[in-house]
Amino acid sequence: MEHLDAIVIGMGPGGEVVADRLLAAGKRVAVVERELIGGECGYYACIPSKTLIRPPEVRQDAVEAAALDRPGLDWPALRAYRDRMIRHLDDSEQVQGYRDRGALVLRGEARVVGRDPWRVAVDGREYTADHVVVATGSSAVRPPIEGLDALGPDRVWTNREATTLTEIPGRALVVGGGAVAVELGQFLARTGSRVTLVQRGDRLLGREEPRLGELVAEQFARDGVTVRPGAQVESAAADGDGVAAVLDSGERVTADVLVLATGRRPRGDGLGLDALGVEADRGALAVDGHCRVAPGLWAVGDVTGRALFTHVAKYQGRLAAANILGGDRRADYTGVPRVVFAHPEIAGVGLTAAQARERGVDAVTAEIDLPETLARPWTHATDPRGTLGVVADRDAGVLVGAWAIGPMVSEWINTAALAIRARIPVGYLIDSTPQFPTFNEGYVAALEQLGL
Ligand SMILES: Cc1cc2nc3c(=O)[nH]c(=O)nc-3n(C[C@H](O)[C@H](O)[C@H](O)COP(=O)(O)OP(=O)(O)OC[C@H]3O[C@@H](n4cnc5c(N)ncnc54)[C@H](O)[C@@H]3O)c2cc1C
Ligand SMILES: NC(=O)c1ccc[n+]([C@@H]2O[C@H](COP(=O)([O-])OP(=O)(O)OC[C@H]3O[C@@H](n4cnc5c(N)ncnc54)[C@H](O)[C@@H]3O)[C@@H](O)[C@H]2O)c1
Repeated sequence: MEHLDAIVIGMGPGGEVVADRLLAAGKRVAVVERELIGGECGYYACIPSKTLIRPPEVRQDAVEAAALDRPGLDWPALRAYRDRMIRHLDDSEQVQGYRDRGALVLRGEARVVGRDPWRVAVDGREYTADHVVVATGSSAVRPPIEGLDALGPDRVWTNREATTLTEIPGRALVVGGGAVAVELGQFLARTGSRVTLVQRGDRLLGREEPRLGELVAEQFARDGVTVRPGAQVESAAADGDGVAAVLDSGERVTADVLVLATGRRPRGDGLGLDALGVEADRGALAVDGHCRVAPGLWAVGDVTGRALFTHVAKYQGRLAAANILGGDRRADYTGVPRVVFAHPEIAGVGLTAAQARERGVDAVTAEIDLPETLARPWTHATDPRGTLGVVADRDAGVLVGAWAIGPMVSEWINTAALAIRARIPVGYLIDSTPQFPTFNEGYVAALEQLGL
């Protein structure tokens, strides 16, 4: 039986970072992947969705900038570029790349079949290792909608069918109100689909500051998306080539496709770990601050159930690799930005005001309208919109949360992320000199309003 320094199970962004670092340190590493090296992110999530969103975004920017006409959208050309970005669902170059760097590349479903030492079975063969890293990601949740399972993937899409779509559906019923629903719902609406979004909670992006949900709903109204908050789909059935859904209110909605955007379930069960004394909690493997599950067993990425983002998977990957190599790095999630790549972009970081108060923080908040306060929105667009909110700890004099909707927020939210993580005093932030004219100038204006 072959013995390795480490076996990495699942080669999405989290697994890749661990494997890359251990290989660079000269370790003997096996990587196991049952589908495609690059994971959900590379083929069915972040990369295709951001690639698809970009042309409608540029088109809208052109419409909103002075003196430009509305550019046309060539769907077959966009589809072809998306296919190139997802490597035509072919990872042979990635497989070869890992082999060239000395990795043992195992294609297939891994199961953990023993411990002391850890033993992993793939395709009928077993391997032992000093360290096993579980990086198996998450799957789309299928809510209990009557009749759903009788409908095939041509009528019911998860993120997989949605991000690899070949035609824009005439009508789409999007179920959910999180990042996936907002990004995909707006993309479909802006490429010509008539979109109805059914959301269980009372507002979009329910984990963010409530005000942000209101502003997103206003944007969706401008995009012509029909939003049904506080509603659920009870049943779905075939209707011609499409689907007819009945909501709990009794309303009937027909569409060409029903798009599930109802959350993700970590893939920590089904690996055989429960038989070895390691239980998953609703699919999630609990990790300590070092990303360790048990001695010699590590987990990174969505499977940990902690902030399901690629940047978190990569961060945990860097930590786990450092710790396997003898380091002592502990995770700190206080400044993790949460970006929704809608147009305009949406972001939150740190705590909402309510979360801060629940933790006993004397929270003080401010909100600024970006066009009322700054020059940059007006050099960017003729009828600009955008809002920045900040949440500070009055006693400590530091920022504990921030949220924004506006152009390029995905970039400038990092100013707040760093300030929150490093507990940079608000007075120091106010004394900084963000360049003119930028959206970053908004922080000085918002923080001054706190009156700390
Ligand atoms: C539509 C959509 C858009 C998104 N956009 C963004 C974004 O813009 N930015 C962002 O930060 N996050 C985004 N996310 C979230 C992001 O995709 C995940 O957080 C990220 O993919 C997690 O990486 P991971 O390495 O944990 O797992 P994954 O990317 O899920 O990879 C896990 C891999 O493990 C493999 N695997 C599973 N079980 C086994 C097994 N038993 N044996 C062998 N292999 C196995 C799988 O085949 C897969 O390749 C998006 C998600 C969705 C659904
Ligand atoms: N830009 C990004 O970084 C990005 C983009 C997409 C996804 N992601 C990540 O992927 C993960 C999954 O995203 P998501 O949007 O699928 O999940 P989510 O958990 O963020 O949101 C799920 C939404 O679906 C709603 N919902 C659940 N069941 C429902 C039902 N039966 N009927 C109606 N509504 C229902 C919930 O109320 C919630 O609004 C998230 O953790 C997210 O952070 C990140």
